[in-house]
Amino acid sequence: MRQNTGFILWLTGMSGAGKSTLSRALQAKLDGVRPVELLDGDEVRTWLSRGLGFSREDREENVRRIGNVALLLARHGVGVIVAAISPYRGSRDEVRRMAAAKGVPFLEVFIQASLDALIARDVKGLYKKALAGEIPHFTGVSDPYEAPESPEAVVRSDAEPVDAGLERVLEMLRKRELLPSAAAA
Ligand SMILES: Nc1ncnc2c1ncn2[C@@H]1O[C@H](COP(=O)(O)OS(=O)(=O)O)[C@@H](OP(=O)(O)O)[C@H]1O
Ligand SMILES: Nc1ncnc2c1ncn2[C@@H]1O[C@H](COP(=O)(O)OP(=O)(O)O)[C@@H](O)[C@H]1O
Repeated sequence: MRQNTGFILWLTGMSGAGKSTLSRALQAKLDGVRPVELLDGDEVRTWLSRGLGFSREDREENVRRIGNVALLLARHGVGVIVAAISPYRGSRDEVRRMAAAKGVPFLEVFIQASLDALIARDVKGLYKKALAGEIPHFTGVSDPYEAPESPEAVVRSDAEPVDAGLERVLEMLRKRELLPSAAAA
């Protein structure tokens, strides 16, 4: 197993799609099995990206900062899970290129759910506000989300239970020998 190989597992998707839920479940599975760290957009915005807003420029800067920290960690053998909307394909591809240049595996996971499902779910009540015009530039409502064109994995959080998506991502890591085959079953 390439247990000394770090990687970046990049979860992208709209607000409420299930990035945090899946990333925490993944972290729990990997913890104690291999070095792992989680960078969640919501949380990163309280320190590394404090002060950044949601303009295209600020989102791109946020993704660039997260990507750089993820790469630093991954180069030292950490399996880094990123959970960030990261709505622009170009920004995600930029991190992918940076990772490739350093020989770090970059695995993009699209956490997909229909806008209708997200509005019905509305975990944080943000869609209600965004639809009422109270949150400008809200992803999927009044701001773009560019879906990945060829992600390494897709999780349909509106059509499959958390455990199914979790297992698919774990299996992808096992196949790439980034997780031992017996672990995290
Ligand atoms: N305008 C707008 N659009 C989208 N999301 C918004 C917005 N304003 C605040 N929020 C909250 O910020 C969280 C997303 O932060 P990210 O750092 O992941 O966003 S980004 O990658 O820079 O686009 C996001 O968290 P998640 O719901 O966990 O995705 C929201 O809670
Ligand atoms: N298959 C699934 N994968 C992930 N989350 C799911 C799934 N099905 C339902 N959910 C629910 O959707 C919500 C997603 O919220 P969250 O993980 O905070 O999303 P995000 O981090 O993308 O904003 C949670 O309440 C979670 O329980």
